[in-house]
Amino acid sequence: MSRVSVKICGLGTEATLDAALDAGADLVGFVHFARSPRHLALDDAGRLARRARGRAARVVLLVDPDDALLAAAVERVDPDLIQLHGRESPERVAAIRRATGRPVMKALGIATADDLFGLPAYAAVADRLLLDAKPPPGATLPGGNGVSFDWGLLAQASLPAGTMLSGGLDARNVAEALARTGLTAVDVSSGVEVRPGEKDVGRIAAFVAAARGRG
Ligand SMILES: O=C(O)c1ccccc1N[C@@H]1O[C@H](COP(=O)(O)O)[C@@H](O)[C@H]1O
Repeated sequence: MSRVSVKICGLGTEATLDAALDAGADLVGFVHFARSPRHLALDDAGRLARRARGRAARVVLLVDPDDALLAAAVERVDPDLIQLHGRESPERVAAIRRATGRPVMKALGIATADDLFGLPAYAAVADRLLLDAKPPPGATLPGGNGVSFDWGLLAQASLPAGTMLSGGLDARNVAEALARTGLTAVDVSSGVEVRPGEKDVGRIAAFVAAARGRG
C-alpha cells in the first residue's frame, strides 16, 4: 500500500501545529469560518502557516468564500492549498482556482450512493477531492462535526488519485477506514481534540501513527 497522506485540520496554536509537524503530517489546516470553534483570524492563520512553511502543505479552509475573502486569504495566509467546504458549484471551484492561482481541494458531503454521482464534475475542476459526512440534523457547521459516513459506499467507487477521506476519524478507526475504502489520504479535526476546538498533542501523534500503520 502507498504511504498514507495525513492532514490535521483546525490547528490553532504553535504547540499543536508543532505536534502535527513533528508527527509527520503532510498537510496542516487552518479554519477561517466564524461559526467554527477552530476559527482563526487570517493573520493568525498566516503566522502559523509561516511556521509550517517547507515542512507540510499549508491549507486554508474556507466556506463559500467571496472574492474579497479569497484575495485576503491568499495574501495573508499564502496557502499551498485552498479547501472549499461549502456549497461551491463546480463552476465556482474552477473560477476560484483561476482567480487565486492556488490548488483547490473541494469537500463533498456523502450520505448515500447518490451523492457519488456529483463527483466527476468536481474531479474535473478541483486539484483534489475530500469526502466528508453530511452534517447531522441541527448541526451548525458544514464539517468538523466528528461524524462518519458509510465507508462501504466507496468500496466500488472509482475515485481520483489523492482523494482524501474525512468525517469522524480518530486513532481507533482510521486503519479500518483506510482498509475499507482503499483510499490513502485522511483528514481529521474533532478526532484529535479533547473538546471542540482544543487539539491534543498526544492524540495528534497517535492519529498519524495509526494512519501509517504504527498505531
Ligand atoms: O473543523 C471545522 O471546524 C470545520 C468547519 C467548517 C467546515 C469544515 C470543518 N472541518 C472539516 O471537516 C472535516 C471533518 O472533520 P471531523 O474530523 O469530523 O471533525 C474535515 O475535513 C475538516 O477539515
